[in-house]
Amino acid sequence: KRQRSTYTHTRESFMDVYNILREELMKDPVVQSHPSHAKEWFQEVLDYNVPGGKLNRGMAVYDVLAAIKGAEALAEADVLQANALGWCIEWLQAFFLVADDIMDGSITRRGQPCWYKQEKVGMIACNDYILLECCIFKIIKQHMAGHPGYLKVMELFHEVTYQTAHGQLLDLTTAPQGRVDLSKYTLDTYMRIVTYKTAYYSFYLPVACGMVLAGITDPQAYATAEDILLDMGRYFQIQDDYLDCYGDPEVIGKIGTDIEDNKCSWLICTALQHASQEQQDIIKAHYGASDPASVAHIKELYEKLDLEAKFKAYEAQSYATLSQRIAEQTAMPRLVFTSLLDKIYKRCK
Ligand SMILES: O=C(O)c1ccc2cccc(-c3cccc4ccccc34)c2n1
Repeated sequence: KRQRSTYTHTRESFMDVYNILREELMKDPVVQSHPSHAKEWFQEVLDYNVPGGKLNRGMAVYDVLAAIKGAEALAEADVLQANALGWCIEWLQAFFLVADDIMDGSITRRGQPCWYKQEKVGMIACNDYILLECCIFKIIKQHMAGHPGYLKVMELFHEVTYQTAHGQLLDLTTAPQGRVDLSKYTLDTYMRIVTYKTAYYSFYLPVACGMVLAGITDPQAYATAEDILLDMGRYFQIQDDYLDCYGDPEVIGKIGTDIEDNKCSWLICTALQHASQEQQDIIKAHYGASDPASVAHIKELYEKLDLEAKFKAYEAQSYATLSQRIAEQTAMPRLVFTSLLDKIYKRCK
């Protein structure tokens, strides 16, 4: 009797689902009736921008659904639907990254030139990121039609897109390119930027997708999940800011440039909160300047303010609070939250 292949959730099997979704999108009548150069362009927009990240957000949906069901692995019928929603999160991220790279004037993304930096692309990328967003709702229609959670998933992706765009609005108006008004760099504003720009789509969205597929409808369950996951997302980004300055470039795979880039990071906001007037003058003179001497002055100031210890204290406090909130909540199996927390806590990259 032929051995039924059981599904194992790996990057490879997740990538198999990307190929299914891409073929479905290419089969769309509008795309099919395009002249070949336009068909090829659309396919390249997808292949260049959607896969290529770590795929953790997209792959998390399957794990959440399995954890809620208390199953080691999902039934065949659930696998494609869970991974299709997971890919919608990767499409959403691709949409934001193509757009953000234009707004930020970035050069490279995921180790290759940003899409808009391609000779043939330029501002056509503005139309391409719109197409990337539209794919999300094509995929949802294809894989969620008939599911009781179809409307909830539709609302979820619209809501998270709205929240993420507000996070980008806040980031762009707080830290505009060039010299910044450091008085805007407060921890409160920083926390709002991180919550709306990163935490909602990176942490709340994968879990909420898994909850919808598991048939959870209780609004309180979503509120509890949101509360815990936004805290986890803020912790993840603060860690990211810390690693940008104190991480090992070999391990992280890139050299941090937040200081040169004027980034509104947890480090600079915390430094400003504790800096004397004289130290604030040093920050004004050297933050956002790309010459190594300026970067050295800022890092020296970070040492004096003992930001590493402040981060470690925040990290310990954050982990303790999150662990307690996860233990106390009864909305979902703890594994839903602990599997994510264990992946990000004390990470080095
Ligand atoms: O850019 C990425 O995806 C990335 C980069 C670095 C990381 C370091 C540790 C853990 C994750 C990670 C693992 C699993 C699920 C996740 C969900 C949301 C965010 C991060 C997740 C991670 N993710």
